[in-house]
Amino acid sequence: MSAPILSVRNLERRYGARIGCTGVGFDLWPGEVLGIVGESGSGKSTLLSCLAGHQRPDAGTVTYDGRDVLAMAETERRRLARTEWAYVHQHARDGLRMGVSAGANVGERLMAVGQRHYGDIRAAAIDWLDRVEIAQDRVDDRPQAFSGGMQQRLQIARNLVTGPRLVFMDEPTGGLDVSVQARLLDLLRGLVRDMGLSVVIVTHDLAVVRLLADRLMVMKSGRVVEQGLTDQVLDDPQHGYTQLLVSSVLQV
Ligand SMILES: Nc1ncnc2c1ncn2[C@@H]1O[C@H](COP(=O)(O)OP(=O)(O)OP(=O)(O)O)[C@@H](O)[C@H]1O
Repeated sequence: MSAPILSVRNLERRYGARIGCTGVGFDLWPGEVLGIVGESGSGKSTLLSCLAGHQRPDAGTVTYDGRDVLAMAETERRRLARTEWAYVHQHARDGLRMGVSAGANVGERLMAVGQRHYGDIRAAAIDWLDRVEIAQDRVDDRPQAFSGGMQQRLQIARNLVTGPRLVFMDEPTGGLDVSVQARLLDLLRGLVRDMGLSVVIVTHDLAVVRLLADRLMVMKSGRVVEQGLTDQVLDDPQHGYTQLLVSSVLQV
């Protein structure tokens, strides 16, 4: 029996008197995708940034692979972020270096984990561009020259090239055209499956979690109101708020 890769208990983050999130708890198992949904302001981004160590929670515990993340030295957390974790931002420019080429964006992550052979790094970068459906002859172009969908695919390549175990995704398809979203989702689904990734994905889009997430957590006003298997929660929502979320999508 394997152990959870990520365990969260009673997590709370406040902004003064305002609740960012509170009382959040879940286990993420290896190879599992957990979707976090809720309306704007429900605490999804706050929770994700606390999990990834971008913000410090006021209470609770986060355990990664048996290790207490909140008790770690900053250098150790940064090492994990570089080697075993990945973070896909909603806006690709937050996760890319816009001033360097596509190849360098992917390759420098390999250098950060100790790879030194230029030829191998360039070959791996080209291979990853191919995997995210970016033509190889764009390897020396900067991300500015890419469309929004291409930038997002490049950000995904940059994040996955090192073979992380745990991936945080914040609205990875947000702000893209519907057809671009569909293609990106398809790509993500394939990569998650092929690489056996453990993923925490935040979105307000139920179609995204329907396609990607094994389990779902529904948040409202900083609290988890319902969690369970994705199909179960979406097909037979128990909480009034989840029923409202699901029915509002069906009406569109
Ligand atoms: N830096 C901040 N300072 C003060 N309050 C904040 C800050 N960030 C978030 N909040 C508050 O915390 C609550 C949760 O916000 P959060 O951004 O986590 O929600 P969200 O579900 O991610 O929303 P969205 O989908 O719009 O990003 C909200 O009431 C929000 O106003």
